[in-house]
Amino acid sequence: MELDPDRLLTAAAAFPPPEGVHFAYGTAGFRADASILDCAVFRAGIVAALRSLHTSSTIGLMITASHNPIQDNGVKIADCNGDMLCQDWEPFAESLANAHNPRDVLQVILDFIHKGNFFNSAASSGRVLLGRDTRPSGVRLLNAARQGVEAILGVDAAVMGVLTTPQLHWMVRASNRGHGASEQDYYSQLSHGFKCLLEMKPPGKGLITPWDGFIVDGANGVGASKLSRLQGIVKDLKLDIRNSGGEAEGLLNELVGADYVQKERKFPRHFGHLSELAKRCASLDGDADRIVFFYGEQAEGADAMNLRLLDGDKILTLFAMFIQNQLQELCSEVHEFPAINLGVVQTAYANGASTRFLKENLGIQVALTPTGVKHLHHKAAEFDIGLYFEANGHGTVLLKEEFLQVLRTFSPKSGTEGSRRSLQRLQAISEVVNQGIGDALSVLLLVEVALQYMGWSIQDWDSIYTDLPSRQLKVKVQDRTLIKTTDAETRVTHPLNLQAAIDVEAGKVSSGRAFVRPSGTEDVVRVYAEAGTQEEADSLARAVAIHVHELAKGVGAPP
Ligand SMILES: CC(=O)N[C@H]1[C@@H](OP(=O)(O)O)O[C@H](CO)[C@@H](O)[C@@H]1O
Ligand SMILES: [Mg+2]
Repeated sequence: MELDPDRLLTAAAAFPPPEGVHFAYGTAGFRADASILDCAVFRAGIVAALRSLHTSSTIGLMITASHNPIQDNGVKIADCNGDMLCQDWEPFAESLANAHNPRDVLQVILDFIHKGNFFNSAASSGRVLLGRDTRPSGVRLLNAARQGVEAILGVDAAVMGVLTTPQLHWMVRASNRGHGASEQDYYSQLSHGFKCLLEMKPPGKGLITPWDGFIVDGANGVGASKLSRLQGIVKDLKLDIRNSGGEAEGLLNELVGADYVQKERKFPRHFGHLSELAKRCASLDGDADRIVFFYGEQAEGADAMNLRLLDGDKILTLFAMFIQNQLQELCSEVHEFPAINLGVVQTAYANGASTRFLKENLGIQVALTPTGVKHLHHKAAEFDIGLYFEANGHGTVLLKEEFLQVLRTFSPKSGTEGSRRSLQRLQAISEVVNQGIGDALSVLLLVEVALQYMGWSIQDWDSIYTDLPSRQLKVKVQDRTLIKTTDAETRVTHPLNLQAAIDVEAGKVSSGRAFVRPSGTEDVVRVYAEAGTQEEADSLARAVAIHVHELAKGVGAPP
């Protein structure tokens, strides 16, 4: 590769940094009020371009702030396998975003290049795919990203336009594998896998009551229109899509979307009719990489509905059962089939009841990682089949390339038609799931398939285990980075004495569990508590929040 300093300096001069702002590479890239992001996005374009040269592959850059309000925006980079940017590059991305002027930008790049033997391995040409969600600021920021990419000699910026985040990740992965990588290819692959799975459903299986699809909350974001395109191709999917972002429907993420439903435990807007709420409902987030499911249950003696939430933990459990059933059918009959290592990955936010069910009822190994998809994804990739979900509905299923190869080439000597089918089903699952990152559209399809195979209503699915009551709180402190954690964020090491205080509080309630950690996306310390009753979970969360406030220099009045 060759760096053209003048080209870079001229391009960088058009994107001066905002005064007094420090950008941190958070859980998923840079996020801020859209008005101050141009410079950081331009520079993220440079990072993506260099990453493309370094890996000799196509890289992705997405303009979105996911579930955040419409005035915010952000930028995330998709790496060559379609997953999140390699973590070793995050400090570079952060230094570059915070460089004071064009000369510093050049210097940060030169230092990075020299340190990493970049010149020895880098290609001379590269390509970055650029996508954005529906935020009004997206057009301007995508242009800034394009200019950042093009500031690096030899790298092409391919503007893919409005996409969901997972679609962009999927395209990067497909393109680097030499597969068709257009948006149409994405719909074709998902719908093909879905159709095969439904066709291979064992006879007699299926919902007992007439199946009436899903009512889907599109969060007034990009997911709604993409889902309706998918619906046009997948004929067997009946959807009633609301909050599609039309003028009359409201603002992106305002009182709608997966984050709102999961955190507030409230029905999104335009889900008003009591009779409808008993049906199967789902909610996407603003960039459609998360999904949660829900339905309404008549509250006792009241003319109202309680929201019953089926979060990422329930989706994970459903998928684990479905896949385990396929493996069991296969292995019980085809004895020569190699042993398969199936594992699931959760974070400390996973409801304890889900973890217990997965371990004790299903006998599946459960790994725990820190919060953030980048951590879960890498852990899940260690298994032949690895499933991961955050409680907030972000997750997917990963099938190792070697395992897929076995599925493609294995020819069973024994076994029935059913076990042969299981082989094909596992292949079809790999077409439906997005192996780059969690994808609301593909999760919706796989949930439909799994429910049909189980013959379950949403209520049946909900009843596989009962969530332990939980509570989440936020505490403002002077400097949240002073909170240090260990053991996948389940224990605090600093400030001293805080962990001992949490242990004492957790011991006062039945089945008590609590932990605290600094948020990677907001300036708060998050508190999570779980216990045998809601009152106990609430009181445990509050007691822990008070300790955090006291021992970690809380701001304002104690909680
Ligand atoms: C408790 C919670 O929901 N945390 C979210 C949130 O991270 P924090 O680091 O907790 O702010 O945003 C992340 C990015 O979307 C997501 O991966 C994560 O699960
Ligand atoms: Mg999102």
